[in-house]
Amino acid sequence: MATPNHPGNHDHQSKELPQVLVLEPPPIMKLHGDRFLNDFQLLKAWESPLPLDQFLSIHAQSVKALLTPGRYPLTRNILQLLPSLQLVVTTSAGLNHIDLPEFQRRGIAIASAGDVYSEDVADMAVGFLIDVLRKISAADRYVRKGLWDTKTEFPLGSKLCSKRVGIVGLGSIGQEVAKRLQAFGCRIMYTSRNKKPSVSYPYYSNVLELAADSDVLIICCGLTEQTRHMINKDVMLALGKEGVVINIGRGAIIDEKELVQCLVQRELAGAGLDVFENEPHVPRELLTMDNVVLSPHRAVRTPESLTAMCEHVKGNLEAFFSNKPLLSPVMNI
Ligand SMILES: O=CC(=O)O
Repeated sequence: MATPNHPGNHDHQSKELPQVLVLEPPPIMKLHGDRFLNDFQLLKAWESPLPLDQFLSIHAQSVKALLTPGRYPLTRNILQLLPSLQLVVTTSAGLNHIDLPEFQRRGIAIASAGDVYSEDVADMAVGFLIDVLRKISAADRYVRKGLWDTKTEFPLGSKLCSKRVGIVGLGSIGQEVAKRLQAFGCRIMYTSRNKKPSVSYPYYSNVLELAADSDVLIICCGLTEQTRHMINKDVMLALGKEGVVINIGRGAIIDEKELVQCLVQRELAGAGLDVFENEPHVPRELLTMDNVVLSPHRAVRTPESLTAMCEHVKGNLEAFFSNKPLLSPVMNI
């Protein structure tokens, strides 16, 4: 039987389904295709031979919902072409690709990844930290290069238990990181927009003071105008020469030039980085540092998290089109 969105559909059948505009396929579609959205009529901008503005103008009056991956910039210009838009479902936890003030002005709702990725991202943050401290990636390179059998001694790593870990942003991801590292015997403290009444970890309103009292900073917050370059040279110097920075948030939360400088000048002991200021560009200096662990913005992605995200996206769209509360509305835009 022909299914909606597949060749062989009858037009009248597709038109009865709620329309969802997709400007660029999110990673979940790359893994799972789009059959999980069979109850919707997907308007796939990237498959159209028309320029984007022409494609959008055809659907401008009817499109109420848009599905988008994290990296696609949803600017005021795009929104102007979509006067009927009421909902954006983004498959990302981060929202820095969205012009939030314009969404607020227009009253467009946003459904985000919510906490679907939080456990996987937290696992990755802990993985980075253990790797940097115990030099796992560096040890792997040492063995593969055949250096074990030589006079080049592999350096000692450093203990995780009892490290003072400063978490920057105690949202869903930050709380998963805290839970894991507490089990490893670390001392957790945090900074966040507001003190969280539900946790007993020491709260710092000031990131500089948090850094001064921490051995490790783990960046778990979103990128906003307030957090851009929040981790600057002063913060890194406060963290100190034995300090480690882990970033699973967004690259631009750290001043990357200053990070590189601190690492080159040994003002920091190491870093674990999943995200960069200008992806996929990675500063050349980092590529040769054994005390730095790198990954290509993959912390959120596991087959399990992407499968869960399919259900989550579907759930948010179904809720919207049946006038029910969204599963993961973004509040306080
Ligand atoms: O980085 C990935 C995301 O924000 O989901």
